[in-house]
Amino acid sequence: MILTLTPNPSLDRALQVDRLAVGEVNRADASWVHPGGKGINVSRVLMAHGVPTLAVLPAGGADGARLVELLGEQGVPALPVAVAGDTRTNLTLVEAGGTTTKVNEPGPALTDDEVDAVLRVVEEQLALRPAALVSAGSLPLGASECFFVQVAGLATRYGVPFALDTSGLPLTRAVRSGGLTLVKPNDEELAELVGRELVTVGDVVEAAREVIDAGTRAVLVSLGAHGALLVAEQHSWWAGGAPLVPLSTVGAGDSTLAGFIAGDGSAADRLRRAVAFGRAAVLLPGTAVPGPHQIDLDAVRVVEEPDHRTALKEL
Ligand SMILES: Nc1ncnc2c1ncn2[C@@H]1O[C@H](COP(=O)(O)OP(=O)(O)OP(=O)(O)O)[C@@H](O)[C@H]1O
Ligand SMILES: O=P(O)(O)OC[C@@]1(O)O[C@H](CO)[C@@H](O)[C@@H]1O
Repeated sequence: MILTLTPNPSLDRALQVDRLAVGEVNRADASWVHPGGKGINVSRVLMAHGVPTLAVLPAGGADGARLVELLGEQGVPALPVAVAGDTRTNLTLVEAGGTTTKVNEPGPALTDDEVDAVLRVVEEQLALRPAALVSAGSLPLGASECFFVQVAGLATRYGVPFALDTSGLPLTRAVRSGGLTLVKPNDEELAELVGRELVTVGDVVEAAREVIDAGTRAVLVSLGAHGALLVAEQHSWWAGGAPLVPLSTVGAGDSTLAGFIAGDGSAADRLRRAVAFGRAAVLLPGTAVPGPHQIDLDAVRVVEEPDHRTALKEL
């Protein structure tokens, strides 16, 4: 079983407009509501592929109840931790052609007791030795920026591999503290982490190796339309395919991470699956997640030890 932790979940509402006119009244052609938040999306993808999972999340207010209800309707096992604040709603505006504009609420502020309650539930589940723990997304107000350092400490205590997908200071703190099995930044998040621009494959590999040297086993860097790079201590791989016209890119990174975690195989096989899952996700509306029949492994090419001089834009 794969345990996921989403500290700041959301109800994801997506509206499709032909062309977004800022400062005008826009009329939507279609709308969707999905249970959201990065760890929850990972659980949703895993479930769609028959991989047992359990999603831990704080939930509060009417939207929190609706989120839990939606997870139930989709058959995604969840352990909500009741909080007093209202779970947030995040809005996505998708234009014809795929341009996506997202507005995320900060979410409710959690009290110290509520943060402790979330960590307690995670620890109880880790004690049952799941195959892995995935924690992803932003932190709610009230949680310390060292929250993921604490989570990594718990995972280490119970010997459970820990994959992290977050950004900003919480990512920096967790990476510096170490004890991570996998980190999944996109190229911008990795650039922010190392404090310099990443232009070539070599730049990304070098940045990822800094992360590895600080105590992470491997780094999976998603590159949007340019695929993804997997960097381990000694080797690196790139995988990608022909660019797609996205219907919604929301959650593509979460599908990528779920694809990587969803099964075994060589590093190259897992990277191919990760990229195929990400590609499938961008062809779906809102935060819809791909099922097995939507995954096209043959459309993905894997290159072992890609040329460090290649510009990311040319991949
Ligand atoms: N335009 C595109 N064409 C083909 N594949 C795409 C495109 N955009 C995204 N992908 C696929 O989705 C994966 C994840 O995309 P991206 O790097 O944008 O994730 P992310 O920034 O973590 O996204 P999010 O945080 O919204 O989940 C890519 O590695 C790639 O496989
Ligand atoms: O605000 P965060 O926690 O960084 O990201 C939240 C979010 O944008 O991430 C998911 C897509 O990856 C969405 O389901 C959700 O709305």
